[in-house]
Amino acid sequence: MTDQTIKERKMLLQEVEGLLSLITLPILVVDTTGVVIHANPAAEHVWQRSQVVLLNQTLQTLVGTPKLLEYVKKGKPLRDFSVELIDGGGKRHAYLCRLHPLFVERSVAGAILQFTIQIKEADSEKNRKFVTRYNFEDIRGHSPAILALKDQARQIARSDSTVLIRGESGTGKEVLAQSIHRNSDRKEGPFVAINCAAIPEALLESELFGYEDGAFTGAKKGGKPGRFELALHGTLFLDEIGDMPQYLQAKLLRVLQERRMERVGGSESIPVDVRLIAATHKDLESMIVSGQFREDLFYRLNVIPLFVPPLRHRKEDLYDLIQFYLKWFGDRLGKEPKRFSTQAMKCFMDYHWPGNIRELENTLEYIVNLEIGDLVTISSLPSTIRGNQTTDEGSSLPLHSFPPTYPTAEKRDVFSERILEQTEEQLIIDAVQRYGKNTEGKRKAAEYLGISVATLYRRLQKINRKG
Ligand SMILES: Nc1ncnc2c1ncn2[C@@H]1O[C@H](COP(=O)(O)OP(=O)(O)OP(=O)(O)O)[C@@H](O)[C@H]1O
Repeated sequence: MTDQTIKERKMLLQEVEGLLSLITLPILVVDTTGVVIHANPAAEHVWQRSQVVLLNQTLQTLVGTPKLLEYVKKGKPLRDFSVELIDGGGKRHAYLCRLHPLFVERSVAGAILQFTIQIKEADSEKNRKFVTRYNFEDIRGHSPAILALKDQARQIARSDSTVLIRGESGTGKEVLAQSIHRNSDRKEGPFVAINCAAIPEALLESELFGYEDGAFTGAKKGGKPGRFELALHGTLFLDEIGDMPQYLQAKLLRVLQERRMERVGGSESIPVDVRLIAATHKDLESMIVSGQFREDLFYRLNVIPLFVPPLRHRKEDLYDLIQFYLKWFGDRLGKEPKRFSTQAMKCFMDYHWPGNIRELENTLEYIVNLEIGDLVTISSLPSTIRGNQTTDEGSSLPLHSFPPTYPTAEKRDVFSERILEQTEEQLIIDAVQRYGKNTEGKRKAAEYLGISVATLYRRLQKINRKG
């Protein structure tokens, strides 16, 4: 390739990346086997997986509609084809898919898939079933802190008092809130969640309290109930309460005092029959001092305070959590069971986990996707977690490592099966160099890699054939 061609190619790749990131609908680009080679930020959101995790996944794991892959293989264009997307938690969502086939020299090379949510799901606010996914059994860990928290939460679950859950992001505050609801007398009622930080300030009021017909320009005919009304006889989970604007803090306080509310633009007083659980990772006490959070609202919310400790303060739970997520992702991705090398485990123990369980979950999903063999070694950990450790068990040989961070556009273009294959080869070559080429050396290398001796011989033969 000439310098000019390389330059043009880089430019083209950047254009494609840029275009994909501007599109707010989820888009995947797949090859003919259904392996994802590009995913845009909107896809990250829908599948609840980072782009680096989405790459190399197959359509079969992301879309529960096998026919779609057949159409990809055939290069058949589609419009409004009904599919089911499977999100990070295994939940299915009805979407419509548009397929644009890609051809290279008249052969099918893959497809661009664009997904739009089906109207019935998008407009399901009125009849959506607000169900929960979690119960106390899903809160894993046996550390004294987590056992005490579960005990405390079980005890207060049946009362109707307001709960304020504090804890860093990703520690499991929503999991705890759902578990409390599931064990309350309101368990047959809905569990309605709203994230105060995720909804634009201008919409938050009408989302919470609903609005009447003609309340503002663009308001839906007939009005719309808010989350307080949708949560009738159930639980309302106000996530990121620390991000609620001041004027709404005042309105919420009034609603909690009077147990009644009005829709925006309405005058009818509606009784509020919900149990409120609020959560935040913010330091509300400091926000009160600086005048950003109302002290009177704080006391109304803080009737039952619960605190979810960060993962770094309960590292004894890591083992349980790792086992659980390795099995969970292994089963879902059809991968063999994996175990950690001592050094890889040590890295996990030493790491401070700022993103808590969410970060741990994403890291393990990444590892299960990419790890070769059944042994997770340091070389397969993202660099942030690997820290200063470079190799396992005191080895000084440089082992190939996976891209630790989101690969650049250029890298992503080739971040495919081929890269995995090359990585595997590199690992095998390094291990054999390290332990020796004799029979005993190969046995040790196989053990180190977590594969059988027979597999090692087969792979070595293949590498030798390639020359
Ligand atoms: N104890 C636990 N055992 C197993 N998984 C957990 C546990 N706690 C949390 N999780 C998982 O961690 C992820 C984050 O949990 P959750 O959304 O409840 O955190 P959060 O504290 O509400 O986060 P945020 O403050 O960012 O909203 C979820 O995918 C959940 O399944």
